[in-house]
Amino acid sequence: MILELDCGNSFIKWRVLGADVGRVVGEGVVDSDLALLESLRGLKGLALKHCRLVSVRTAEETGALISLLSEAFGVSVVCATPAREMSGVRNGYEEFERLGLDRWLAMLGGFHLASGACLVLDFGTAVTADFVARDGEHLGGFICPGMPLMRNQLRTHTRRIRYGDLAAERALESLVPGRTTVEAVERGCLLMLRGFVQAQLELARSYWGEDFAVFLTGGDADLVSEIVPEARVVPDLVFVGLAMACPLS
Ligand SMILES: Nc1ncnc2c1ncn2[C@@H]1O[C@H](COP(=O)(O)OP(=O)(O)O)[C@@H](O)[C@H]1O
Ligand SMILES: CC(C)(COP(=O)(O)O)[C@@H](O)C(=O)NCCC(=O)O
Ligand SMILES: [K+]
Repeated sequence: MILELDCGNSFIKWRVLGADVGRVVGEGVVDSDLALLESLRGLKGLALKHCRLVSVRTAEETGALISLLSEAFGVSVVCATPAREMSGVRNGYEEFERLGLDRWLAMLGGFHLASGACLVLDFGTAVTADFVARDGEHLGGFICPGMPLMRNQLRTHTRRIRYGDLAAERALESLVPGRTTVEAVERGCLLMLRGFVQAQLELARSYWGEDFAVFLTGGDADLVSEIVPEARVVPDLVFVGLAMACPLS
């Protein structure tokens, strides 16, 4: 069995692939290393042989997780590392090693699935957009705060914006102007997110006309999917790229 991990700034996304290639035998989203161990220990018949991982966390945090995993399950862990070029995609950053590895893997996955130009949008703690041309050239991208960061900035830098998670979820059932604080904030932030998406689509059209694929991934992808009906929502896009960057055996 193969354990795959995507360590983002807020959550660790994990899944276990069965011995017969590709079948997912368990998956989840956890907010700490210990919660990950607990989830894995709860899997019946777990027999990990390999582990591959991508992390945008510090080397210390990632190292600590790797130690925990090797102690708990005796697996050796392979980490995705930066590359100038891979699977036909050329990293467009001036310093390629500075591009977030989650972005890089999502691009590898997207370009592979599209076999052509693609716009990859990832909605996590931060929101990222990356442009990959038909020839695999990464043109660069954009980073802005995601929903968790936008709402937390408002909560922490104002004195009267306070509300709970349940109210936040309910507030997004409609997008008419808010009549409560929670509605006004949640809807305002979502409209900012959607505005960002529209801007990316316009840019992609200016480069490629209609000849490109759009991929949506990350925990908040569903918040924008309805405004991009042509997009493919691929929650495991980073894992698609991870398998390409870290083939086993
Ligand atoms: N099952 C889920 N577990 C955790 N967060 C989720 C889930 N579904 C959606 N989300 C939302 O996804 C966002 C985090 O996305 P994610 O891609 O995990 O971020 P990151 O990679 O930065 O850790 C949060 O705003 C959270 O509310
Ligand atoms: C942009 C990110 C913070 C996104 O992380 P996430 O929201 O997925 O946790 C991450 O890809 C990162 O730390 N990148 C390094 C900076 C860069 O890509 O330029
Ligand atoms: K991520």
